[in-house]
Amino acid sequence: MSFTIPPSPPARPNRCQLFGPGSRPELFEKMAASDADVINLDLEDSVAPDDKDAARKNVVAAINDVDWGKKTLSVRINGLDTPYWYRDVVDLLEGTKGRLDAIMIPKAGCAGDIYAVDALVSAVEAATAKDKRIGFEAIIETAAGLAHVEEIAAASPRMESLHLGPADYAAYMGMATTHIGGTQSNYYMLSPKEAEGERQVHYADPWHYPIVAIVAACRTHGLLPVDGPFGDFSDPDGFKAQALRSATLGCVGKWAIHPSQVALSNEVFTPSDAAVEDARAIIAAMDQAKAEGKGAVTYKGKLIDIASIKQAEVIVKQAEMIAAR
Ligand SMILES: CC(=O)SCCNC(=O)CCNC(=O)[C@H](O)C(C)(C)COP(=O)(O)OP(=O)(O)OC[C@H]1O[C@@H](n2cnc3c(N)ncnc32)[C@H](O)[C@@H]1OP(=O)(O)O
Ligand SMILES: O=CC(=O)O
Ligand SMILES: [Mg+2]
Repeated sequence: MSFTIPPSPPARPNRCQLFGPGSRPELFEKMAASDADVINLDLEDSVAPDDKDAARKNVVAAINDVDWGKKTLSVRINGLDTPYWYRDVVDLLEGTKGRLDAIMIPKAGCAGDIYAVDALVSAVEAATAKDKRIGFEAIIETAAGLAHVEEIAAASPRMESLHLGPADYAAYMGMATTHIGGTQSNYYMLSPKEAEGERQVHYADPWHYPIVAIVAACRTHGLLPVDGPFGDFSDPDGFKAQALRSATLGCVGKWAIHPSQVALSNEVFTPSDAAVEDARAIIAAMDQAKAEGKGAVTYKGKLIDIASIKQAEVIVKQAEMIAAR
């Protein structure tokens, strides 16, 4: 272990974040009634430019009037390269009465972007004598965002989570696709030419690198790593496969852009009873090993050692936190 102990991320469930456009207020009650842990009311890319003012008013009213239960409530503001974002921040903070938990900052490109929003939020909080500190979520979805992911993670004590935005990421990286997340049909390898039989196609994961970079930055700075949207909501199997890959790499949750994706995300990011039971058994086996003065033992035919305790604790802690919410 380094002499620097990494901070813990916020201890709240973040298995699914359900998005809805601020310009569709008829969805808000349905979002509040969903099983998503986090709600993101959107003022950015799902809202047309002519609807920005109306969407902002809808969102402020909904934050005050809808019963959001125990959900984490967040609003995605417009990007810092637009004329909308400062009014988003000011109206959200001046117009709401304490229910808003977080602001999501899209297209974060460097620590300075987070600093700019922090300065404005801090000024409005001070001027309005707010006693609740708004948290920040930031989306990594540009080339600059990926290049500066660690400084973004460390940019403010308000930072709570980082998210992959595969749609904008693909655009900013110049990727040859118009799909939002998931398997890409042209991103594959073939089995070796010299192998026997017909050559097999193996689809690789084009989101692997940014997800790993986001997870590493988050785990270093005590934030929650979250996988972003999967656009084809008619493909539950594709959604689940993407979510399983992200969970395997360390993400704690994923966005839903349609209500049909909420249960899928909750299922993938909630440790199964079997996984928790196995994790507890590993911890017990290691306790016994320790009592016998051993650092490594065999469990179900496989090596486990002191690192296995830490792996197992990730699963047990996640399950306990979800059960306690
Ligand atoms: C790349 C990014 O930035 S992603 C993040 C920003 N994007 C978004 O926020 C988009 C969120 N999603 C949506 O706007 C919509 O789900 C769409 C446009 C994809 C599809 O909308 P619809 O055509 O209305 O979906 P559909 O007809 O399948 O809806 C089925 C039911 O779910 C409801 N519903 C649809 N979307 C949502 C939602 N996001 N939250 C809650 N309920 C919803 C509908 O109102 C409908 O309810 P009903 O059965 O009571 O009538
Ligand atoms: O904002 C999300 C994205 O995929 O872009
Ligand atoms: Mg985006």
